[in-house]
Amino acid sequence: MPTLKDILVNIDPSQVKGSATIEVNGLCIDSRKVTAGFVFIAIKGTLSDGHGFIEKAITDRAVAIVCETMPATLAEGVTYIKVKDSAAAAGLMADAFYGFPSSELKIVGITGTNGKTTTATLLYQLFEKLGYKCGLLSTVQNHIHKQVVVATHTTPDAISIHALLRQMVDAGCTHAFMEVSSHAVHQQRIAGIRFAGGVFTNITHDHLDYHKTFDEYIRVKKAFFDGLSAEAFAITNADDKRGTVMLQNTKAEKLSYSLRMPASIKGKVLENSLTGLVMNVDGIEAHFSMIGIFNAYNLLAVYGAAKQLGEDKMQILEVLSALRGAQGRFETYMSKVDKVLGIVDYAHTPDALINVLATINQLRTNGQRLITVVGCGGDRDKTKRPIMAEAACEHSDKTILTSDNPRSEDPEAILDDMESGLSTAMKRKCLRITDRREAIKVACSLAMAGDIILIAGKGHETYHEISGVKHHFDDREELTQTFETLSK
Ligand SMILES: CC(=O)N[C@H]1[C@@H](OP(=O)(O)OP(=O)(O)OC[C@H]2O[C@@H](n3ccc(=O)[nH]c3=O)[C@H](O)[C@@H]2O)O[C@H](CO)[C@@H](O)[C@@H]1O[C@H](C)C(=O)N[C@@H](C)C(=O)N[C@H](CCC(=O)O)C(=O)O
Ligand SMILES: Nc1ncnc2c1ncn2[C@@H]1O[C@H](COP(=O)(O)OP(=O)(O)OP(=O)(O)O)[C@@H](O)[C@H]1O
Ligand SMILES: N[C@H](CCC[C@H](N)C(=O)O)C(=O)O
Ligand SMILES: [Mg+2]
Repeated sequence: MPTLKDILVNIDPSQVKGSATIEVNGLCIDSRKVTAGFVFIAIKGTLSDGHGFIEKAITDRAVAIVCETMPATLAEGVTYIKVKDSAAAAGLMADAFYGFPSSELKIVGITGTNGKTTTATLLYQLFEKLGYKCGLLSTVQNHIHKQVVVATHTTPDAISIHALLRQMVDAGCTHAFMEVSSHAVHQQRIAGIRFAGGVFTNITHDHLDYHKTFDEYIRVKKAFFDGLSAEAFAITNADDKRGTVMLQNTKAEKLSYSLRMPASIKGKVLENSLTGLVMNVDGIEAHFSMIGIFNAYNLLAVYGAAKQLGEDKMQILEVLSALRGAQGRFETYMSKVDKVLGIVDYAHTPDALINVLATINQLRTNGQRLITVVGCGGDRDKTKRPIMAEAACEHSDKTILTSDNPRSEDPEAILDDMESGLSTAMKRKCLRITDRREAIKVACSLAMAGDIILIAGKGHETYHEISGVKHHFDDREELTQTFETLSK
């Protein structure tokens, strides 16, 4: 086991009280998980302050405490380390505790409002198919090569990240692809990770409940690129208004991708249909199974990162061509008899929803009607509710407003917020069905032969959280079961 001194190697404490030569069994930012021989790192959070749990951690036999403020009374036999920023210290100490795993991996971080999971998953699938053992940290699931590890966050906490990276190295992985959420950047969950590269997808309206203003949200996303080293690469979306700003202060090698502007990786969409894309990428024409213009962007980002990691152009495109991306992102199902096309998509932001609706509208034929089922999450950014309802109504023939993880909120209040975005005319082509299962059933029964149903917001999720309780619920199961029942 490492000693405290070993894991403080990259930390510059302002004060140390007690022995630094004690052995350490583990690190912890949550007092509820402390066991004998652990170091407890007290972090000021959004709900509470970890400094208030120091005594509890010591009762549970923590041997050392890392804190920003020294407690008034110090316990006998416990080492106290005062640092300026304990959240950053958690990452740097975890890096050392787990033997600096990120220096043995090529890690690419993907940030942006939409497309992180898709881009990270495509990179993971691509590099696995190219013969590498890879890791993946994503909203849907984490992977240590083939082994699936349940994901609780888009980007896990700093200690879990370094522990997972260590498992990847031990499993023989050479690459890791990870989503970097804005929460993670702000809370320093990515401290201590040596990134080989960073990718920016786009930035639009989301998470303003947390970041308060759009400028602050931009600043936080940009901080990820500001932190990359001169050895890393940074790839941005030149077609996004904030694409250039993101890389403004990075030391990393700057690259860009675009469908419209001059860029280091240039793409041109030649065909765009419900069966996929034909695109000229970097001078080579290729077919892709991924659907929609937003996926053309994700594919360019993946291509750019893979090329930058040293892979052959033709090989990248050959493999990428057949990949389907992440679960619950534009997943399509066809009903047997009436050939109704059901699409399950994780669009849960205004931009994502507008993109998915635009994609379907571009690709559907005249006779095909579009029925959209959509809700908005509880305990999340309220300002997106009326915008999403309006977008759904504007771009669909029929919209069913429903619930999507009301969490601790009243589902009816969320639906009222959504409805407040609708004009009287819009309300006429809109139904409000609080029960999501019922809403999907009604959408299926309203659909006529050849119509399209979009079920937005939950994608891969396998639960529905109501009053803080998670019930099993899967849009894909609901859709396919209703299709089955209706075909009998
Ligand atoms: C708002 C938010 O991001 N919260 C995250 C944050 O918790 P917090 O700051 O609220 O923590 P806190 O409850 O105030 O406690 C402060 C400290 O005291 C500790 N504590 C607390 C209680 C106790 O009894 N003992 C104890 O030691 C806590 O472990 C923490 O270290 O730090 C925790 C540890 O890393 C996270 O688990 C937690 O995620 C919560 C559960 C969450 O829902 N986060 C979401 C919003 C999130 O992170 N989403 C992003 C993006 C999603 C996307 O893709 O769009 C993600 O990366 O998943
Ligand atoms: N590049 C893109 N631009 C805009 N919308 C996209 C893009 N890629 C995917 N989407 C849409 O956004 C939804 C979410 O995509 P994805 O899960 O890849 O993003 P994410 O950034 O990981 O989201 P989250 O922050 O919730 O984890 C998809 O279901 C799709 O509707
Ligand atoms: N990572 C996002 C997912 C939202 C998905 C949607 N189904 C919801 O519950 O709002 C969040 O936790 O804010
Ligand atoms: Mg994600």
